[in-house]
Amino acid sequence: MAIHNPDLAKEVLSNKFGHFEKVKFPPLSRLLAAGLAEHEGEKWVKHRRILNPAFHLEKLKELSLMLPALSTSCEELVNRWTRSLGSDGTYELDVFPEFQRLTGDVISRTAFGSNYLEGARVFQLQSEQVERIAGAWKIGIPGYLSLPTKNNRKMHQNNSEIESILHGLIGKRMQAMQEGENTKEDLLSLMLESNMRTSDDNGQFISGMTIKEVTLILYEVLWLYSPAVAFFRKTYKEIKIGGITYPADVLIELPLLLMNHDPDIWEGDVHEFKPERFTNGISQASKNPGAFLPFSWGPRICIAQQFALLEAKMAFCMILQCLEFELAPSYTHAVNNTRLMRPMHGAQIKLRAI
Ligand code: HEM
Repeated sequence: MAIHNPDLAKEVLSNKFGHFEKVKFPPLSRLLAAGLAEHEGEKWVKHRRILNPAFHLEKLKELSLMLPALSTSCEELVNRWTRSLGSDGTYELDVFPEFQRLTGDVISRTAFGSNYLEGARVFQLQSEQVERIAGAWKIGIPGYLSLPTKNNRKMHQNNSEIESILHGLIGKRMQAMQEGENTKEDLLSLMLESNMRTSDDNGQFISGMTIKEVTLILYEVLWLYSPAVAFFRKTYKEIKIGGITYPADVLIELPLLLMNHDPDIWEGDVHEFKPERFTNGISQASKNPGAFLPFSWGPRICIAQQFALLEAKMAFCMILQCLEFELAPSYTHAVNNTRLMRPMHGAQIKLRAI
């Protein structure tokens, strides 16, 4: 059953009384180290409480390592691109894998601090897992992921390596904390500490663009090409939504992408890239003030939304300080929206030094 009214979608997403649960794909959970996003009930409450302090915006800004770590990763990217510029001052590249790499790099530095290289290996393996799973998923045969194919065996091997690196990292850090070392400079330490307890930038210019304009562009991208294409929930108990009573075990789809392109919900042209639609704030861009849901809504809203926006703003600003870009002639505009939105044929751009 698809529900595409934003108010009803938010009613589903904000229900705290156990009427809905996330839809589970057990073979996938076995291959992608299960985390907060998969947990339910008491286990979810406990884990969310442990993780929350690490993702507070104030904490993110406060951490002595966080902003320098973000900036180091972005600087490395800009330097690598700048070094690649040819004699004509231009360089053509696919930025999709570049940004995937940047994201893994930033999380490894901010989450694992001095154990950055081990963290980076985890994210490298996780991205490989996602690619392999997406490939196996396309085959669409029930139980296929459990067959001992070469790809499936490699996925199990990767998952074991990920779990073993993470257990090793946590063990080492716990020991350092117990020995009184000051380790409070990364997300992992904050989470472990939290676990122990519980057991305007407008007007600043970057290359002719204000940070406010950068923010409008990020909102527009999150809206027009929302990374989460849809949210899925299953009714756990009978529940009435929008005057209709649903029994238990009904699969509910909240088609975010469809909602974002509905002219009855949004102001202006719903298919064009027009960041200025957000000039007067998120609530003014839509006819329904609460329709902007790229990070979901309610108790299971993305825990890292501030972290992700901070990272994207910093990367965008640092790139724009040194380089300008345009779409490369080889770019073909097509999206692949199997579960997560991504460019189907890459995102080729042509860079130029400024
Ligand atoms: C632009 C970047 C991002 C977008 C658009 C995004 C979007 C989302 C959405 C839509 C959900 C809810 C899914 C659902 O309810 O079915 C979610 C959950 C989650 N996200 Fe993100 N996310 C982003 C970046 C990140 C990053 C960088 C991290 C980790 C560092 C992260 C960690 C999580 C976690 C742990 C959850 C599960 C929360 C829970 O169930 O309590 N996200 N994200």
